[in-house]
Amino acid sequence: MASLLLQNIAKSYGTVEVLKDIDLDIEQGELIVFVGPSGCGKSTLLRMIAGLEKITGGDLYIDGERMNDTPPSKRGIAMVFQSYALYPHMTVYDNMAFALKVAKMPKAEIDQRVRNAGKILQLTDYLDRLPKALSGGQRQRVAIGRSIVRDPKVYLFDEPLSNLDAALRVDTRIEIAQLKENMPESTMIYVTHDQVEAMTLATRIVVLNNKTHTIAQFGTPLDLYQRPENTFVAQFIGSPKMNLLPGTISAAQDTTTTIDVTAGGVATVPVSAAGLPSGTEVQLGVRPEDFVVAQPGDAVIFEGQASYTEKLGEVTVVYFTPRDGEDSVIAKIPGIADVSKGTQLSLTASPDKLHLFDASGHSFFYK
Ligand SMILES: Nc1ncnc2c1ncn2[C@@H]1O[C@H](COP(=O)(O)OP(=O)(O)OP(=O)(O)O)[C@@H](O)[C@H]1O
Repeated sequence: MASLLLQNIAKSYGTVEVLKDIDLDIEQGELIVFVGPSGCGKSTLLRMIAGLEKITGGDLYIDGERMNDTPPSKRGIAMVFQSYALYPHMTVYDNMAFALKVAKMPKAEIDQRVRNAGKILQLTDYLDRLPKALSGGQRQRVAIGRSIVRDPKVYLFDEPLSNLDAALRVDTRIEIAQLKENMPESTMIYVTHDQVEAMTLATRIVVLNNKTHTIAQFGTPLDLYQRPENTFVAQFIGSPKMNLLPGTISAAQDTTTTIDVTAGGVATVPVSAAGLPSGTEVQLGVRPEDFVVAQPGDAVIFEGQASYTEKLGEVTVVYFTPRDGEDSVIAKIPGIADVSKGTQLSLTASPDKLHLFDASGHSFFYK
């Protein structure tokens, strides 16, 4: 059970910079998720914490002790990989007991630890089975069990669900959430590609930016969704991604800022752009799910003709013809909307759902 502190951690392979300026203060009992585009360095950061990858700059502390040069086996961490590689000829019990036997732990203690892990992971009825007689999700749980019996300070998970099919992923995700609830003191770090996994499992999420090689934001799932610090996070968290509508400031009041949207339309955002002159270029952020069809009298933020629609039953996703050099604007309208290709729609959104970014992509909320 441990806290982790990463100070100014950097990683490069020769002259190729992969990560820099990584500062993280992780409290005991947290489940931290690393997300980011492919190649942003999620696994590399996890492997540096594990000691499987050399740290090229900065300091790593586990429970206050500097660990940069400590071998993996002495760091008190356990890592669960996506390929769980169980010993096929050993029972579930023996798979979990194996490392403890090698470490010459007394038999009674091994038995107590294995049965306890079996209970936590709901594997009690399967302890005598061979891996081939288990489902993929159950096998992954045995792999997690091998970590639990070692009672590590920190659990590291590298995409543990990515080998499972979609339905099993959902079940196993819920099991991991329950596992964490059963082990509230344990500190866990989890790498995933899957946003839903990140949003549902994490106490806090680290979003890594593959262009700057730095942390784009470190915060709670809802913080990242409701108050993204920059357009990178705004468009990475949420699906379909947040619309960014170019515009200019028409009035910067004390607590609100009014924007003329370049495509037509106007929006008043409850953030201050104090001191910025009219005409300053900004980007208005609206999530597809926050757009609503405007009623007479509403301030219209965006107006356009549907170029494509997807009727998914619970929502209708409407794509609008993109303007030159811009992405298609997307709106998610609840239910089965009476919209098809060519339908003209006027959209608005509640002011408290709007986001405002400067031309370089920083949110005004944090200014
Ligand atoms: N041994 C190596 N030598 C040179 N570059 C490497 C090496 N290992 C990784 N990299 C580079 O470091 C970057 C980060 O890789 P990493 O696997 O950590 O990314 P990731 O975010 O986990 O990606 P993915 O989501 O695709 O698994 C990538 O650009 C990769 O090409």
